[in-house]
Amino acid sequence: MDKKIIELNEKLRGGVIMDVVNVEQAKIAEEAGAVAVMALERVPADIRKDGGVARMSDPKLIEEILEAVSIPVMAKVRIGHFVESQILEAIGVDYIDESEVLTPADDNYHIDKKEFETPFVCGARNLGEALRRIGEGASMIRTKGEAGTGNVVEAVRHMRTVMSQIRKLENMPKEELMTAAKEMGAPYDLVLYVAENGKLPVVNFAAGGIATPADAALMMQLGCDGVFVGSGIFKSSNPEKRAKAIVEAVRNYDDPKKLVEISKNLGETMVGLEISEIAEENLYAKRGI
Ligand SMILES: O=C(CO)[C@H](O)[C@H](O)COP(=O)(O)O
Repeated sequence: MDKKIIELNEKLRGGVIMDVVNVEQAKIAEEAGAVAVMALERVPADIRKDGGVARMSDPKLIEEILEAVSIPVMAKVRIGHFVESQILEAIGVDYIDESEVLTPADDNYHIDKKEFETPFVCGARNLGEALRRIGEGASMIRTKGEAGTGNVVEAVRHMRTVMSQIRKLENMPKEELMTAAKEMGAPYDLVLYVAENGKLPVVNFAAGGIATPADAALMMQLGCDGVFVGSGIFKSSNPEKRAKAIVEAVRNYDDPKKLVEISKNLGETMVGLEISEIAEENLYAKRGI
């Protein structure tokens, strides 16, 4: 991986990346201590509520956000939409998210991310999916969770799945790794890397449904390198306060006494959704596997 991308990933490690839909939210995120912002047209809870096709944001809005904040700016493209990616690269964003939260543009193929100089982040529910995305050139993985639900259960499921699959590979005799790669649908060289190093070759953030400081700390204790939060902040009653609290919770994720203070008086948490109440075709995590 390019040295500049490795340095950027190290700056992001241990931090919170916040979804924002306008300059005002981007400033709230920066002020709260976010390590980066993710520009998108609507937060996932609104995409879920409004329906319709969700696309890359208006380039003008992304340029305004780039102007307004000094932290890295990421922006989302639809799965397989390499032209939206060309546009984001031309704008000069710091990271491109090929995201299942937007409506997929291609049912079968992800973007060939190696064609781009801008680094990509992609979602994954399990290790095979993560290694396929890295094989295509992703520089960062985020476990998908179920975005826009305010329900952390899928984020937990996906992080536990990835971590336990990593542990399994670490303990596997070398002669079994090719079959493991075949079964996971993952490139053998990346399976070998995980078996030898006990981790992914890129940073792995948690995303989708994180709504409270405790949720963020939970994901950190489960082994992620940082978190993405969108709806959980901007669909709560006090985004400024909650954004700061989630940043503090990630910094102090293993200190329950500090988490007590951090979690107090934050106002109303976003109303969450039971995953079983969502129709199968509306589950974002199932897109682009
Ligand atoms: O793909 C993403 C990362 O930017 C999502 O927007 C993220 O998962 C946010 O989800 P939520 O709104 O549930 O916090």
